[in-house]
Amino acid sequence: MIVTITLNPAVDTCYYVSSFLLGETNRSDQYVKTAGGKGLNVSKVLKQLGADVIATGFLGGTTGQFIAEEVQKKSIISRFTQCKEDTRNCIAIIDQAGQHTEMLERGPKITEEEAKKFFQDLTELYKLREIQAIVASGSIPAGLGKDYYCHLIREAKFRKIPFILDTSGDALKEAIQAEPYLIKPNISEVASLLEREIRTEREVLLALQDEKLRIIPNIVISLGAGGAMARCDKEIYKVIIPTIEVKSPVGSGDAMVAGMAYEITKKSTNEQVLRVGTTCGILNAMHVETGYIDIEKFNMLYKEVQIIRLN
Ligand SMILES: Nc1ncnc2c1ncn2[C@@H]1O[C@H](COP(=O)(O)OP(=O)(O)OP(=O)(O)O)[C@@H](O)[C@H]1O
Ligand SMILES: O=P(O)(O)OC[C@@]1(O)O[C@H](CO)[C@@H](O)[C@@H]1O
Repeated sequence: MIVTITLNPAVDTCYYVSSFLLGETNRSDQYVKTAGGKGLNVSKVLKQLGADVIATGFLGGTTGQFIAEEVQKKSIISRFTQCKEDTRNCIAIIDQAGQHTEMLERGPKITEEEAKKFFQDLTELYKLREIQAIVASGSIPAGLGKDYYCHLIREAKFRKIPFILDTSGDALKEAIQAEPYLIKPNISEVASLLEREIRTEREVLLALQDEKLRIIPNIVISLGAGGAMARCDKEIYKVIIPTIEVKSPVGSGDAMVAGMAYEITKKSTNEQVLRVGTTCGILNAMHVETGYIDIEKFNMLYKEVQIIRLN
């Protein structure tokens, strides 16, 4: 069983426009609304891969209700903790050139009681199920504290459960102190973590081997259409991907995390973990819906992903 944690889920609305003009009135004839938030996208992809998954986190208000219903429609088992304030809305705008702009709400404020209840609910799960991995993704809502992931990581480490983390900003900066099993920042997230510009392949390589990140066993830096680079213990890998027709890359990082988590629970090789994760990321970018992969195209794309060991 894989447990996903989405502390800050979102109703994701993706608007399609011919061109997006800042400071102008933009109209859209086509939009797609999905139950999102990084951990929920991970859950959806895990489900499509055939993994046993339980989605957890906070849900509140009518937006929370919308997500709960969508999760149920997809037959994903969930144990969400209720919060008083409404779950947030997030917006993505994609123009004809494929350029995308996002507007992310901060989300609800979680009370102390709700935070305690979440921890109790998670502890219940630990008792009831055999958990092979925990995947925590996304921002931390107000009220929880920047170090909230640290508590969750330490608890998982105590129970010898690999903790896979995909977050950004201060939440990531704090969380690395607790040594998660794997982190998957994108290039701007790792640049902000290391407080320096990272652009070239050499700079990505140096980031993977940075002293500050040495305590993290596995780091995968995703590079969007540029593939990824990774360090698994001391081994460094470059992931080369095919060119595809992109519909929406929103949630590709989450799909990648789902594929990697699934392979980690199967104790697969580093190469296989990276290849399956990358294939899922690409498949997500080929669809408008976040957290959707066309499983029928999996084998074809899987063969086109190249994993090169650099040392
Ligand atoms: N435009 C694209 N073309 C092909 N593959 C892509 C594209 N964008 C993303 N991918 C695949 O998905 C993986 C993760 O993408 P990306 O680096 O954009 O993650 P991210 O920034 O964390 O995304 P998000 O936060 O929206 O989930 C990439 O390593 C790549 O394999
Ligand atoms: O604010 P966070 O939690 O960092 O990111 C939220 C979000 O942008 O991430 C997902 C795509 O990865 C979307 O479903 C969602 O709207």
